Amino acid sequence: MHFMTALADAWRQHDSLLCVGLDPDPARFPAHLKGRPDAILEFCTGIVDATADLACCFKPQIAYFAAQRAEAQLEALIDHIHSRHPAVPVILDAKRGDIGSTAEQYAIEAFERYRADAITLSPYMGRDSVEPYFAYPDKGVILLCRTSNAGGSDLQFLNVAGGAGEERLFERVARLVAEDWNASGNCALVVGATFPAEIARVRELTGDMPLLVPGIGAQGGDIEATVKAGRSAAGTGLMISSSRAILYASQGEDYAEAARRAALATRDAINAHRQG
Ligand SMILES: O=c1ccn([C@@H]2O[C@H](COP(=O)(O)O)[C@@H](O)[C@H]2O)c(=O)[nH]1
Repeated sequence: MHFMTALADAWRQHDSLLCVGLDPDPARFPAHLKGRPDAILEFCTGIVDATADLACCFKPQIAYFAAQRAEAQLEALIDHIHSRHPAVPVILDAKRGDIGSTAEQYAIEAFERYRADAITLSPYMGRDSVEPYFAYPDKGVILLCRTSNAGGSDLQFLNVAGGAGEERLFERVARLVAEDWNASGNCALVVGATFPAEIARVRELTGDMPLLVPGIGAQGGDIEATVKAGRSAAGTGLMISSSRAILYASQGEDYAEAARRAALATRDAINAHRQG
């Protein structure tokens, strides 16, 4: 199934714009999991099973698995999501970006090895660096636009218009993706919840294109401002991502139940502002 269709189905079926981020940090695991060779898989499947019906997508961040030599556990986790929770698409947060020949290998890694439904990419090496991912017509391609970190402004806020005009780099990225790269309708953009004014600007430039929005929860982004700035005309259009605030809601044996409570509260806080 096409990523955009799966996402639209999950928005509707689960009445949710919440993306549950999977950033497993063994130092924060409950004591009963510490030291187990399969701790990352066990921890993450616990979170996934407790939150799947509340989520529109899952977003494993590859660095947390690779740093622990746990790529096999990432493969097993994504297999688990596809077999137990087939209605919830998986975004591999990898932020890749390289020349075409190398990008072909990254695309194989994401879509054939890990079987992700979508991947995050940096747009800064240009169209030919993204094309190998478009060879997988059902997969989602999610490009960094206005990231949630303060340092994102160093480059993303540069005026790239030339002359007397004004166009900031993140606006150029949004326009380029919406008007050119998205010919097959499989693109989305990353815009941080920490910058609601920029979410609104990106929404203005991109019509109903889905936006992946990290930065609520641990990074302090405001849910109401985020939803009001980014919702589409239909009250969807967003994958609002939270990782640490859900994963580590409790560090005890009840971590999965606590994650469910946090996910439910977040989903409902988002839903309170979807229409209006
Ligand atoms: O601009 C960006 C792009 C990606 N991220 C990723 O999202 C999560 C955020 O985790 P929290 O614990 O909810 O803060 C993490 O995987 C980042 O790599 C981002 O934060 N900002």
